[in-house]
Amino acid sequence: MRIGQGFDVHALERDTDLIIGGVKIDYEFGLKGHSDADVLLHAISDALLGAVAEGDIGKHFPDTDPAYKGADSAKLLQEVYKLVTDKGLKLGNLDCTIIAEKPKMAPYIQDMRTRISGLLEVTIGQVNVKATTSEKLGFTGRKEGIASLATVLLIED
Ligand SMILES: Nc1ccn([C@@H]2O[C@H](COP(=O)(O)O)[C@@H](O)[C@H]2O)c(=O)n1
Ligand SMILES: C[C@@]1(CO)OP(=O)(O)OP(=O)(O)OC[C@H]1O
Repeated sequence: MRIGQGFDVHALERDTDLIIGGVKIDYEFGLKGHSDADVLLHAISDALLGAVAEGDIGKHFPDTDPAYKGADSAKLLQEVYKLVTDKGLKLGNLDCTIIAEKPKMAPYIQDMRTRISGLLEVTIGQVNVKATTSEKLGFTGRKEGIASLATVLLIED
């Protein structure tokens, strides 16, 4: 059994798609990044890599590599999960939190759980996604960016 945690932050900018948890969210701002900047899938990827002592996504997919310009973070997550399954492990369960003042994530949470569980080939009951504001405090509270946290438990396959 292995445990891992991940944390990621991306800045908000105008005229960019907002993609979180592999789901496109209707909002006037999106997240800035080298990839599609899916802050939740990045935190989950880092948690999985942490659980198998494989560093972080920056090590596997450097943001200096043009190959990852505009990359689909869903594909990066699947590559990361292959490292996990190649070691004879699989996801036991995943819990994560999105920290965003706006927009409201609640209408998208079920779609995110469906998408993430599909990418990791587990049941929706193994994937929990939560959202919170930071009560208008800090960079998330000022709507300068969005953060995500993830914790995974891996079990023997
Ligand atoms: N971006 C967000 C933030 C929060 N929620 C939901 O609202 C509830 C209350 O949030 P507080 O930060 O005021 O505690 C929270 O539990 C979430 O269900 C959301 O959907 N999107
Ligand atoms: C995902 C990668 C891919 O180049 O780029 P970004 O979208 O900038 O995301 P970040 O979480 O800052 O770092 C990881 C990068 O490797």
